[in-house]
Amino acid sequence: MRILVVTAVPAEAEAVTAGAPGPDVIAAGVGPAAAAAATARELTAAALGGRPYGLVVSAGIGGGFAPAAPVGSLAVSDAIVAADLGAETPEGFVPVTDLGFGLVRHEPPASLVRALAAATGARTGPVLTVSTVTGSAARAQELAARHPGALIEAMEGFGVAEAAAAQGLAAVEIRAVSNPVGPRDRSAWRIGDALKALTDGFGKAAPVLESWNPYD
Ligand SMILES: O=C(O)c1cccc(C(=O)CC[C@H]2O[C@@H](n3cnc4c(=O)[nH]cnc43)[C@H](O)[C@@H]2O)c1
Repeated sequence: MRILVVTAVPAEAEAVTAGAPGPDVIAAGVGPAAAAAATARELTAAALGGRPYGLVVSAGIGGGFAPAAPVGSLAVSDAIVAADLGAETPEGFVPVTDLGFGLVRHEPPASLVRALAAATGARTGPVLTVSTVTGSAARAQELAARHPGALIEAMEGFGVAEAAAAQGLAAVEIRAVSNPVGPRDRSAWRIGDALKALTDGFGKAAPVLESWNPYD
């Protein structure tokens, strides 16, 4: 089965390939729209070429919610959530689904999530997709309260999962934590550590991804 891994930037793509040379890996750009567009393009081209993909992985670095996801740790999504897709109202944030539109959540196959966590030692939990990086404690608390158990905040997963779902494919997100979610502090970023954790994680995840059977 062919696997497509979608990262945002080339450094993440190189970190994934260093650990797992098998899957095809692309750097789609930052944000959910770029991620969705590039994922849809790759999946469609592969299907039209008669070599369709069977599984899509959103991968990269991300912010970790404390204390569950410390810097340098790895997380596997049990849900991929569009955390800011909705409307602000006097009563607070309302997701688009409550307004009668679309989706705000994709759930990867539970057996795949379990197997990836067992192989890599990663934590599992919701991974949030946002269009604005959190920069305050208040915003971090608001997101954590709205999404109990949230581990990670990043910017691409929901776009990747939407494109995969449009072609009937499962998607899962694998993120290594580069910074805490909270007040902006560029000195707290540990991008090198996170990219290394991503390489190590994909080294262990590769056999699980490559042997996964969507029909099991
Ligand atoms: O300028 C800042 O304060 C800032 C803080 C964290 C990340 C950024 C980025 O622009 C990186 C976006 C890029 O990296 C992923 N990422 C990494 N950490 C986070 C985060 O805490 N929240 C959201 N996204 C994050 C993201 O998936 C993008 O690909 C700037």
